Amino acid sequence: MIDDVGYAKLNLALHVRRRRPDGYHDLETLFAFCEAGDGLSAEPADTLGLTIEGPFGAGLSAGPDNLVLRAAAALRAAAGIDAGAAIRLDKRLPVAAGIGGGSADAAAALRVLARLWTLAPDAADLRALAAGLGADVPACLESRSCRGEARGDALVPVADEALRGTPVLLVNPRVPTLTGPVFRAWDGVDRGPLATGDALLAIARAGRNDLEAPAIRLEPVIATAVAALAACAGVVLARMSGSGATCFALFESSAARDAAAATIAADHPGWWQLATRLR
Ligand SMILES: C[C@](O)(CO)[C@H](O)COP(=O)(O)OP(=O)(O)OC[C@H]1O[C@@H](n2ccc(N)nc2=O)[C@H](O)[C@@H]1O
Ligand SMILES: Nc1ncnc2c1ncn2[C@@H]1O[C@H](COP(=O)(O)OP(=O)(O)OP(=O)(O)O)[C@@H](O)[C@H]1O
Repeated sequence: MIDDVGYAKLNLALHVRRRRPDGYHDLETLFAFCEAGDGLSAEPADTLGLTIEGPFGAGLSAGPDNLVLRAAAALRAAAGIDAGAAIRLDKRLPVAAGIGGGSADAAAALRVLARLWTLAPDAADLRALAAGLGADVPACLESRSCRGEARGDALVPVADEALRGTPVLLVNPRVPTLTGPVFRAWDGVDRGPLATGDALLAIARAGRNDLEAPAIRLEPVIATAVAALAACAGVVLARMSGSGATCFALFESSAARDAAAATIAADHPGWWQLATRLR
């Protein structure tokens, strides 16, 4: 059996620059990834099949529309093979939550199945396959901090040592937000580029998530979640990720993160939360 993790993705900053003729938007984003995520494993089998379990597995289709099976089909087609696999997805991340979810699962499926089927795809070919599955999938394939430009799929490597191991808390007020409608609610105002350079935390802190305001217009509770995180002691950065509704905070220490987690759990017992670190 081969297993891997669909690591939770964060957008430490996300600047939306312009709407494109193809319906997408040009972005400048700083991606980071958490140590935790969805579990994904595969064993040899005659046909391709997907079993879903885990706290967020209920209600998620295990049919050909699932991004795991779309990734498997794309990899098989590109390799010109008809191999099978019994794939198991342990869905631990909320769905439609701005933290990769399906994109992280698709990327993990590409990594796992390339190993199971002993394919040695060219890295560029795998990245192109990933981009065809979704704008976030190439970044999730790397699952390392990087800058994303164009649709978010043109990746620029960054020196991420300073971020690695940073304690992080994710909270989701349990409202699903769909990415397309949040982009469509963006006001069209270009608020300027994301800074460049190696001081990633300073760049993130000086940046913004331009999807936060439109997501809050659609789901006002997101403002409560960002404010609850920002009010905690030891917070370095508190913001919404992606198109929401998950919000995250980076902390000075794991003790500060754990204290924040306890406070938020007491104040908002219905919210999902995850205490982890950046990888
Ligand atoms: C918001 C982010 O999560 C930030 O990392 C991503 O940009 C979204 O990535 P994703 O979920 O992989 O997005 P896709 O599945 O490719 O696109 C879903 C929908 O989001 C909108 N979309 C996505 C990415 C982008 N750069 N511009 C867009 O306008 C489009 O309406 C698209 O139809
Ligand atoms: N394996 C999967 N996990 C989660 N969602 C999936 C999966 N496969 C297909 N989907 C569909 O993809 C949609 C988006 O879910 P996902 O969790 O990827 O969103 P997201 O967290 O907003 O992602 P992103 O941060 O990349 O925008 C959902 O409506 C869901 O039905």
